[in-house]
Amino acid sequence: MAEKMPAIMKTKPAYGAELVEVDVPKPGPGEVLIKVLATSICGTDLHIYEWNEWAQSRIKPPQIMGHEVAGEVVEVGPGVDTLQEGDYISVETHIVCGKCYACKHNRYHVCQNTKIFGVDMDGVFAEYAIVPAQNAWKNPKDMPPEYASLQEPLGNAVDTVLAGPIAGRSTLITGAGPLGLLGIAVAKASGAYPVIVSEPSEFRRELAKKVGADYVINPFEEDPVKAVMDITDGAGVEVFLEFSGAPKALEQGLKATTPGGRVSLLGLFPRDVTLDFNNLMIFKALEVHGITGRHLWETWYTVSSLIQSGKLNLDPVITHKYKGFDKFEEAFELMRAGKTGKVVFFPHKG
Ligand SMILES: NC(=O)C1=CN([C@@H]2O[C@H](COP(=O)(O)OP(=O)(O)OC[C@H]3O[C@@H](n4cnc5c(N)ncnc54)[C@H](O)[C@@H]3O)[C@@H](O)[C@H]2O)C=CC1
Ligand SMILES: CC(=O)[C@H](N)C(=O)O
Ligand SMILES: [Zn+2]
Ligand SMILES: [Zn+2]
Repeated sequence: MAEKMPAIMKTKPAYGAELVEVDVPKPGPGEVLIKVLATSICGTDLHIYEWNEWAQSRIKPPQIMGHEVAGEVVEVGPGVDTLQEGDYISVETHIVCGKCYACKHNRYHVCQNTKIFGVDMDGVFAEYAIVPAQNAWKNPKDMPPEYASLQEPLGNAVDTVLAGPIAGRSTLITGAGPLGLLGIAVAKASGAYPVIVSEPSEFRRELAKKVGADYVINPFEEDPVKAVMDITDGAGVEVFLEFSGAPKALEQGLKATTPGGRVSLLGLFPRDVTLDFNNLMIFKALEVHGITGRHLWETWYTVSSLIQSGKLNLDPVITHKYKGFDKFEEAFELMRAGKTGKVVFFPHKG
């Protein structure tokens, strides 16, 4: 194995990142070294690349970026007995404490001391990476690495879509970014019908249709609430899944939800949101779920089974694949322009 490797690093507290040569790391106690087979860009990586306010408050350069990954264990650190060389793994990004009130109530996804892999420490945009053994998820050998790398964001989509009954239910999804597209795939694989998608980007509406959306709406050209009422004969949808983080989408989605329906909120809003809670939520007796992270570890079992079922239409979601990291700036700029679904790097060119 080489002594040095290329890595995409946030080298400075400023816009962008650099492709640098760094030492291949050694695993410490409780860690393993993986050969990275595939790694995908998350919206959070884009925030770090753009160096927005959240990133400035959280990231300590210099740091290797990336946290969505599939890789092969090539070296096991001291004290690790759950993994061995050759294991094919992906990584849960939330490193939880196991000691806080939330963890003691099996609510690991909201651990109050969560550290995030690839956010609070070096990540996986490299040929090799160090992974905490406690956060490794073992993959079936025949799972394509690009699918295996998507399991972490698929976990967000699964927890959003499957927070309540979905089979046969009319469903509205607002936002067809990478996560919303994964949400469409999970909803269709789980029997939702019709799946109605509201998304202003024509490129992403087309992707939404390819993934399986039954109807797509441009909320900047037509009233999505009226469109949903027309489709549902005036009833509204049983399930509203918010994947955009746009305050207007939230309000429209609540208006389009049938009284007594279910709402799952994953999108993160840029600022506080003012809402007519009485009429849009309380008098409609809506069931509302805040979604974050993934339930550990049941969501990983659900995601892996859904992928292995062959019912998840993931190929249209993966719009860009790159061998090596040479064109990483192109990848980030395309993603920034909203001209991608999921972007996957295969670090090893051989
Ligand atoms: N709660 C959690 O644990 C997590 C939440 N997130 C959040 O989930 C959301 C989705 O993530 P990505 O797909 O990566 O984000 P993204 O920003 O790529 O996609 C959001 C989509 O919403 C669309 N949109 C904007 N205004 C809209 C409107 N009025 N109506 C309908 N669609 C509208 C945009 O065109 C875009 O395609 C983001 O807000 C992200 O911050 C991401 C990861 C974890
Ligand atoms: C911070 C992240 O982007 C991560 N995907 C998560 O689920 O928390
Ligand atoms: Zn992420
Ligand atoms: Zn905890």
